[in-house]
Amino acid sequence: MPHPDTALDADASIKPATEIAYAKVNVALHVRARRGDGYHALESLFVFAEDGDELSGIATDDGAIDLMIDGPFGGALDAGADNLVVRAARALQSFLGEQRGAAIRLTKNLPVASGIGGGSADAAATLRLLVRLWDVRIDPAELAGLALDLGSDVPACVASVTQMVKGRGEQLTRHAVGGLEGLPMLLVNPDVGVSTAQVFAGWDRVDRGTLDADSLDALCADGRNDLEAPALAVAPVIGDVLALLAAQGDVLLARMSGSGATCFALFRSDVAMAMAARAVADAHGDWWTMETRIKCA
Ligand SMILES: C[C@@](CO)(OP(=O)(O)O)[C@H](O)COP(=O)(O)OP(=O)(O)OC[C@H]1O[C@@H](n2ccc(N)nc2=O)[C@H](O)[C@@H]1O
Ligand SMILES: Nc1ncnc2c1ncn2[C@@H]1O[C@H](COP(=O)(O)OP(=O)(O)O)[C@@H](O)[C@H]1O
Repeated sequence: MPHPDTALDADASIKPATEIAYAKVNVALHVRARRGDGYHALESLFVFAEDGDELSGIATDDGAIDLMIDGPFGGALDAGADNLVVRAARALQSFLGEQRGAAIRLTKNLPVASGIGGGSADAAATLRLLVRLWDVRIDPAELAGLALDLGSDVPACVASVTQMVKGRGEQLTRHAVGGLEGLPMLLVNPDVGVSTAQVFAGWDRVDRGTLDADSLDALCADGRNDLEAPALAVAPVIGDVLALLAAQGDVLLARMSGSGATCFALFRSDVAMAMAARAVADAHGDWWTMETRIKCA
C-alpha cells in the first residue's frame, strides 16, 4: 500500500495535503460534577499552540486507510486500527459511505497521554485532512457528533481555536480573552504518561466553583486545574515541574494542562520563555519542552 512518500516517488505530480494537529492546552479546567454516565461535567478554557503533530496524506482508490508514523514520539504508538488517526478516518469513511481510502503519514512531535490532547488533535486533523482530500461536504453538527464519538476533546480540536468548553467536551463557544492569543507559551513534560481515566477517578468530587474567563487576570488569579491534585498523586514529579516554571522570570501563569503530566507557562516575552526553556533543560535534560505561542484564530 502506498505511503505518501512512495506514492510521490511514483508520481511527482501528487502533492500530499497537510494539516497540523495543534497541541491543546487547558488554561483553566474546573471539574464541576461527576455525571451519571461516568464522564465529568467540565468548564475549561481551551487554547491551542501554534505547533503540534504533523499529518500529510494522499487519497487512494482502494478504500484502505494506510498509516505510517515517524517523529520523536512515533515509537510510542502503534499504527493499527486503534490509532486515533485510523479510527477517525474509518469513522468518516463509514459516515460518508466513501469508497476511497488514504495513505497518511503522522509525524508525532507531541508526547503521548500527556494532557495536551495529542491523540485528540490527531483525530481532528485527520477529519480536516480527509474532508479536503476526498473533497466532500459534511454538516458541521454531524462532524461534531462524529468527533465526540472519538473522544471528549476531539470536537474542540476540529476548530483548534480558543474556546470555552463545557459538558463532557461537546458544548463549545468561541471565547476571546484580551491579551491571551499570541502569548509565548512553554510546554514541559517530565517524561511521564498519565491515564486520563485514572486522574479523573482521583478527583475528590468537591465542586470548587465556576470559571471566570472574562480576562487574563481572572484566568490567572482565580482559574484552576482541578485535576492537578489527583494527577500529582499519580505523578508527584508534576509538582517539581510547576515549581520550576513558577520560579522563572516574567512568568504570567504556570499550570498543568488537562489530566497532565504536561505543564505550561505563559510569558510576557519570547526572551523570558527562551531563558525558562534553557533553565528547564539545564536542570532536567530528560524533560520534554516545546517553545511555542498561543495560536490566534
Ligand atoms: C482531561 C481533558 C481536558 O481537556 O484532556 P486530556 O488530559 O485528555 O488532554 C479531557 O477532558 C479528556 O478528554 P479525552 O482525552 O478526549 O477523553 P476521553 O477519551 O473522552 O475519555 C477518557 C476517559 O476520561 C474520563 N473523562 C473524560 C472526559 C470527561 N469530561 N470526563 C471524564 O471522566 C473518562 O473516564 C473517560 O473514559
Ligand atoms: N495518534 C495518537 N496519538 C496519541 N495517542 C494516541 C493516538 N492514537 C491512539 N492514542 C492513544 O490515546 C491515548 C490518549 O493519548 P493523548 O491524546 O496523547 O492523551 P492526552 O489527551 O492526555 O494528551 C493514549 O493512551 C494513546 O495510546
